[in-house]
Amino acid sequence: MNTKFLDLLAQKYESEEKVVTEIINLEAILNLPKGTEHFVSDLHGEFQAFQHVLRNGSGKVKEKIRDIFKEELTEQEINEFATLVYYPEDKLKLIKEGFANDKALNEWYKSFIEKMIRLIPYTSSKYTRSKLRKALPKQFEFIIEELLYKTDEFANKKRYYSSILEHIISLGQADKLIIGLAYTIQQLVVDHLHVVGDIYDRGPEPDKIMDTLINYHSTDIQWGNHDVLWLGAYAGSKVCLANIIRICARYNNLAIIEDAYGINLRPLLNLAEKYYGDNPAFRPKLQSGVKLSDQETVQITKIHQAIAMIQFKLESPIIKRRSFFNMQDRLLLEKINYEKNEITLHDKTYLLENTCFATVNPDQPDQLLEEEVQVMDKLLFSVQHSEKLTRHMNFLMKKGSLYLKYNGNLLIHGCIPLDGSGKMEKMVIEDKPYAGRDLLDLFEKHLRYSFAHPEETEDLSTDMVWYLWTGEYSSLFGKREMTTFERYFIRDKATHKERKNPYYYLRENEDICRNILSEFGLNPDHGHIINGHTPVKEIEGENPVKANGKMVVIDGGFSKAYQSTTGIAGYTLLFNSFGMQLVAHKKFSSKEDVLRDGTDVLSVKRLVDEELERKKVRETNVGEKILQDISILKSLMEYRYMK
Ligand SMILES: O=P(O)(O)OC[C@H]1O[C@](O)(COP(=O)(O)O)[C@@H](O)[C@@H]1O
Ligand SMILES: [Mn+2]
Repeated sequence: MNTKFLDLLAQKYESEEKVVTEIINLEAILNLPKGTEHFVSDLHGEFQAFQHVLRNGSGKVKEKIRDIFKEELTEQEINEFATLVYYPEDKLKLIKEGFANDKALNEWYKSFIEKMIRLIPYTSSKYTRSKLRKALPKQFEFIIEELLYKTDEFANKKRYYSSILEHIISLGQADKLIIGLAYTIQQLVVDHLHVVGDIYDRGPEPDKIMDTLINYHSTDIQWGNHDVLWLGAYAGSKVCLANIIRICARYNNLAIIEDAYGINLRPLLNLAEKYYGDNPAFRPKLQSGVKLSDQETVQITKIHQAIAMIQFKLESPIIKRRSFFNMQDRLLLEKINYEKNEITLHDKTYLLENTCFATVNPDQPDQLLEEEVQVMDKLLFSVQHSEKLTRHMNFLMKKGSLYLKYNGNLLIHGCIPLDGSGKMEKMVIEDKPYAGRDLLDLFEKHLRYSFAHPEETEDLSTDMVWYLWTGEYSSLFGKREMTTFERYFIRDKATHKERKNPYYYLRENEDICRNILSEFGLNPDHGHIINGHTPVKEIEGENPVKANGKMVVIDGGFSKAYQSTTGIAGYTLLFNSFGMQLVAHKKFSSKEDVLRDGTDVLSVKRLVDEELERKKVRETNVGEKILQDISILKSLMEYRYMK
């Protein structure tokens, strides 16, 4: 090994004892059971439902409480305890209201803090002391450690411990301590979170999800098609930008653009007011219980049309300059007969309804009006200069990737494009064919390039980001074409259908899944593919576990807009040292309901896979890295101290 490198390392481990201690410490970690991985996907802006799943660890928090306290507490008390761990600030307020005097409250504090302290060793039994210390609330670290490691065999310290607790209470610190311990427990129960794509679009609060992920102790993201659309917009793709605004208008979420990210929509609104009126095809979809005034509805309807028409115009030059995208069929504005208000698609002519072509010049339908050009320039400027969006997009890039190999599994939002016979589909990009892993790696390279060069708006990489949103060989879209135009303007539902890539039926087949795992260099005997993207229709009896357990689809739809077709509110997956468990979540009503009733909205667990032997850190990604570290430290030991 390079001696310069070892000399440098020796500055950190400057004595023999330090090297030895670190090697022993790392060896010990390798033999601990692996931590719990938590998989979620398709959050679609549903922050409330997401944070609930995160706080309850898909049921793990309550399970741990039950394990320890089932003999002492009733089910009702266990529920209360769990709710306190999920939402400590709110629940404490409610509990305190129920006490008649301070004495009773102080008794409760004492006994409850003791219970929390009892729970911690159990939830941290898989971790080293140092990892536990990192999870403790900083201001109480010393005190909690004293309480955790108390050994009062000789009863000498009994008074000491109870005096610590009494002081915490009398000094008015009990609430803070309980809140700190609650977050410690949440953190200990789940070691690592995977978000298998689609944080953005359809729901109201993707920005809050991003803030939560940024503050989360350990996470990675596999980009979904909607996330890539936002990344594309930020990276300079105007067509991606038009799309995100169109989707926000369609789902009545323009507040995300304006209020959350501070992007000024006034220029777009002015344009919309000038050219568009009310139009039933463009009215916003509202979540149940939401009401808008007529004036608001019309205003959003106008913006929706303005931005949709800009989007359709912007698609056309990209399709023309990238003939290998093979999207000539999507040059729809050119296929319209503007006099008759008709369009001919695949030799069939359809009447167009609810049209809004006031800004379209039939001789040059993809030409933007000067006003439209200016609106898009201003919007792009605002997007790229939003401080909050910059923070969120940088995080999405830093923690994200198109696919991830993690502890033997392949995590991917959409699909691996396949042909009907199960072979990896080839896409020819600039005269070179790519398929499978190579294709995905190339997509990711373009996305990263585009993101690094936000000033380039029409280069290949930026166009490729849009392709990832909508192209037939995109691993994120997974359909042959996106029929947005048809859904707005053509009544015949047959034209709305988006044909799925054969992957979506072939993934039921074990050999296909094994083949994909091998393509990505994973062991097909042990690995699984974890997918999001397509809602699993539990209502129709669809099983999220496919291909003899090799494939797990965890999109059950956090997205409220899809819950009536799925019948549930999402799947999540847990993977701990004993194996994998799938959790189905029932519809999440509100945090207030949970606080009041203490009941959780998750249900059945299905065992996906059971480890014959408890899986250790040694067999994980982290373990691999630790083994490398140990080998380097051993080299240092030989080079420096064993001569
Ligand atoms: O009905 P909406 O919300 O406009 O969205 C429909 C579009 O969203 C997509 O389903 C993609 O979004 P998902 O990743 O959430 O499935 C497209 O296939 C489709 O054209
Ligand atoms: Mn998706």
